[in-house]
Amino acid sequence: MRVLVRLRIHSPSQHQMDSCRFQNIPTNPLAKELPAVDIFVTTADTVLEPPIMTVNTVLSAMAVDYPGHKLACYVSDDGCSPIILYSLIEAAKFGHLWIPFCKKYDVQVRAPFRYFSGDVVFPPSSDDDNKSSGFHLEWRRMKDEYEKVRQKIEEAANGTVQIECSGEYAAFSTNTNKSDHPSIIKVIWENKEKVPEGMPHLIYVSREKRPHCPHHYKAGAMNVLTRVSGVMTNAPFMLNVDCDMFVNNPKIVLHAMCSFLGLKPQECAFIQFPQAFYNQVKDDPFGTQSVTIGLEMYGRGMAGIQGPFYAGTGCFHRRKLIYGFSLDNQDVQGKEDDEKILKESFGNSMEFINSLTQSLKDDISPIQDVSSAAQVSSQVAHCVYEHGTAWGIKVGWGYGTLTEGVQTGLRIHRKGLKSISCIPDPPGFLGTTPTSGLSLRFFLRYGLSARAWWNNQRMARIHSATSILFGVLSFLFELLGISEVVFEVTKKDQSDNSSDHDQDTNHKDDTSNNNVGRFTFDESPMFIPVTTFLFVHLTALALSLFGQHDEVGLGEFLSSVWTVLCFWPFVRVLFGKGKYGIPSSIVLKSAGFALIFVQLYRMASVG
Ligand SMILES: O=c1ccn([C@@H]2O[C@H](COP(=O)(O)OP(=O)(O)O[C@H]3O[C@H](CO)[C@@H](O)[C@H](O)[C@H]3O)[C@@H](O)[C@H]2O)c(=O)[nH]1
Ligand SMILES: [Mn+2]
Repeated sequence: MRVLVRLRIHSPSQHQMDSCRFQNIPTNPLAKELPAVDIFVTTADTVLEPPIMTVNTVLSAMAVDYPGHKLACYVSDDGCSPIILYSLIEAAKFGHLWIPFCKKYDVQVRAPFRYFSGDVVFPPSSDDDNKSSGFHLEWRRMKDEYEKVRQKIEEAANGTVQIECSGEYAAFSTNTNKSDHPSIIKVIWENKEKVPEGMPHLIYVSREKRPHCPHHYKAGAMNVLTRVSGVMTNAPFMLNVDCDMFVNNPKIVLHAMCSFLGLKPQECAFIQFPQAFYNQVKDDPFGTQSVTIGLEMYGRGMAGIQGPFYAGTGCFHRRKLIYGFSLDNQDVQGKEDDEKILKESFGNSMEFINSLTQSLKDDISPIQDVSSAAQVSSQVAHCVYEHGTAWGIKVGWGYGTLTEGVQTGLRIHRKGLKSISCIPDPPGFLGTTPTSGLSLRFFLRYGLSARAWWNNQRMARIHSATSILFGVLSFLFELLGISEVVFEVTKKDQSDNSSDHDQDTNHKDDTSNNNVGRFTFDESPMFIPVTTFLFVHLTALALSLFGQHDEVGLGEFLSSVWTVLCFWPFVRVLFGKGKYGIPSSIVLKSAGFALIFVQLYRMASVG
């Protein structure tokens, strides 16, 4: 396995993005030839994924340099929360100011929280004075407006302001809870007049969920988005991002379309932008940088073979390939109009089948107006819609795995098609995620500190004793039929590294800087193994240093020192308080386990 992984890096290649004929939107007359793109954003939990983060992702995606009437942004809310709908309605109001502002001043980072964080430099001040003073006024106004929206959304999210479940929100009232509710689809904004300068369509989607109906986590959500967008806008291309990944480069859609239109289709089945992170802490204490490096290294290696894997986010797809077809329709030749056959695979909605035949014929004319499709779209978002069809098997995002992205990408590669890794400067998307595992040499080569490498080594050990251990256990439990593997949504921390959200009220959390890069804990059993190992090794060290055990070998001693060093972040907070300390229940349980282990060992060695 390791050999196979290493082999990948020996075929480096990189896709060159040529300057494309679609420059200077919107003055370029060719702009009308640009294809439509449906953008999917997934969110699932308003606590783990703060709505303001989702809103920033949505705003950054809607504000890209692309004709507004050719974009539609679909937000899937698996948490079925009126707070998300409310946040998006507020976001749309702000978007009407924000998007023109971004385009007028060629703002580089169009996620407002980042733009106003203070880390991001202003656009050139070399503009003539009039313009730049106008700019400063507008900038101030925009910041104030964003601040208001942020506050409203945060108040709704933390419950200080309750959302009345009536009117627009009536659908949420009838005993809805996130795992038992009808489908709720709301067109928040429709660019009815189809104006290029206008704001893209914005649609809220919460698919139906019922306790007896498996929902297949993110893959299920993506398949619903695929169908809903099929009957609403049916764009030939789609982009999907997780809610914590904002668009960092406003030319991203243009870049992708230049590649799709400029290359042979079989050379460019999908376009993956590597994952990069914005909230890097000095020396990378959580080892996230390795994901970026890893993706870059392996990504380039894979590019030399058949192209990168589909990572699940930050990726543009061809709708047709997601439907499981090949580029030349060979697999459906002669059956394109056979309703019965299509319904067997794709389900019973006639409207959806019509949109699908349209995609098959590469006919990209928009079907109808978005709002009038709302009724039909709620039908394709029903939880029983997929029963007996090929969704999740041969069609759409694959089920039965927690890495639905990789699987879906491989299904496309299996057709012999290539994918492309697109690495623009600045990076296309920025998000938040932790992972691990590369050599010191690579770290130094990529300009990272030895400290960062050490943090990464350490994180790899901590991962092995926490998430990987639990992953293996839950997989075994599933194999034995004891329990089912579930997709647990990861908690996102939206640290914008900014000194404030409002510079005027000098109100800073003076401890916040000290806490950057610190581990947070809760009562999850996930922390027990590490803490137990730690106690065992601390006991071993104590016994060998002060104790009666003189037969301790040097190797054993060093191994214990190494383990303790790796778990040092845990040692420091063993008796800490609050979220930065290990809860005493975890400490007690672990101490108990360690004691049992040491006792058993002693009995065994005496015996
Ligand atoms: O039932 C669910 C569970 C998750 N999500 C969304 O899925 C995305 C990814 O979830 P997250 O908890 O952030 O998982 P990660 O492990 O961070 O995700 C990585 O790994 C996943 C599995 O391969 C990929 O799908 C992701 O794109 C990739 O970023 C988020 O937008 C969630 O809101 C849903 O929509 N419904
Ligand atoms: Mn994530």
